[in-house]
Amino acid sequence: MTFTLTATVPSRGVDVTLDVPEGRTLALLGPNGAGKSTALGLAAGTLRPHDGEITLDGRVLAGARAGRTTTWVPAHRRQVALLAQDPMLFPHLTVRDNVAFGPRAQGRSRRGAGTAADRWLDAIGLAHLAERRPAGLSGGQAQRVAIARALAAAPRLLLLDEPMAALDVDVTPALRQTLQHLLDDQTTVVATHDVLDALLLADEVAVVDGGRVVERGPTAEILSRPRSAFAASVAGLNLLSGTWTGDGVSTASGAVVHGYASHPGVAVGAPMTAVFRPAAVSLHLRDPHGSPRNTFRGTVRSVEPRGDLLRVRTDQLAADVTPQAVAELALVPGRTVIGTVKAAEVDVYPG
Ligand SMILES: Nc1ncnc2c1ncn2[C@@H]1O[C@H](COP(=O)(O)OP(=O)(O)OP(=O)(O)O)[C@@H](O)[C@H]1O
Repeated sequence: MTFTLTATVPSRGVDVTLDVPEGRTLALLGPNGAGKSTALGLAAGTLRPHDGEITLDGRVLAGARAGRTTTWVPAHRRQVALLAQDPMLFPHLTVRDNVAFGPRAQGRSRRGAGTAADRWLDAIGLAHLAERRPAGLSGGQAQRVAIARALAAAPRLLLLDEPMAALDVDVTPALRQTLQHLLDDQTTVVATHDVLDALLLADEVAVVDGGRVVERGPTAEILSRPRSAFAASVAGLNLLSGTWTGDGVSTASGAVVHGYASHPGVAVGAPMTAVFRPAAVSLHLRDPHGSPRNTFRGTVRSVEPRGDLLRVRTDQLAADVTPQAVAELALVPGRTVIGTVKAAEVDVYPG
């Protein structure tokens, strides 16, 4: 086991146990205030446990008993990188020098660090912005550079705190898929309240609620058979499997779903899955002609309350819509309805 954490922070009502095997990604999935950032702070060394022990590759990073610290490795000696929502790039350095910062700090020559930075900028698709300063980047670009900067320092453990939270919905699928590639062999913990992050980035999920891990297991298992209230409330994504046509996923029902797929070299005919959330679906009685959206004609099967919204299930998908929309469209079981979803809201991934 590469990373283990057992810690309490009574002042925050947090008492968590986590472990991540080498090269794997664990998602901490939970609502606001659940304790996810606290767990990351404990791992990064910005917060001390009251009780417990934190280890990385068998080395104790922090230990405490009844409020007394027994072992403490400071943050900069942990080989742990924490990436927060705010990319916090150095404003006076170019993009390349930001990324080269970690290797330089570790003693690499200027040239060696620059070469490493160029490799990472290539991996995140921003080699052409190497000479820019952070003020000239979009939010999504800045977040990519922050990821490259974190990885260039070759951390033993990468911690991501809500990596998509501050970004526009239009850029999150692209960033998520970049992360998917980059995290392949990287031991990572990603804190998120977004089930798509868990589904697409993580091998395993720990559902955190009220400062405790309430559920833990392989991502697919947790999301298909959720036992905790939070996992159940966020599960239920639309997953449409089919084959890759070159610009969309062709499903068994004959629909072609367009979405964001950055996987290079996917062969036409390869199995692919399109994922989108019920809240991204709008329902109509007539085809909204001329709109660049995916459309799905179906029959309403059920209508159930879902918080302030209603979840309408058709034979093809689930949509979360307002009670007013359900009333206006007179959505009752048996009615034919057209669901639409923007391609920008659809993630497409292999499998
Ligand atoms: N700096 C702080 N000082 C004291 N209490 C804090 C501090 N930060 C968070 N808390 C409290 O600790 C608990 C856990 O918060 P934490 O930020 O870890 O949750 P989270 O799951 O990361 O939530 P979010 O998604 O909103 O960031 C909450 O009750 C919160 O109010």
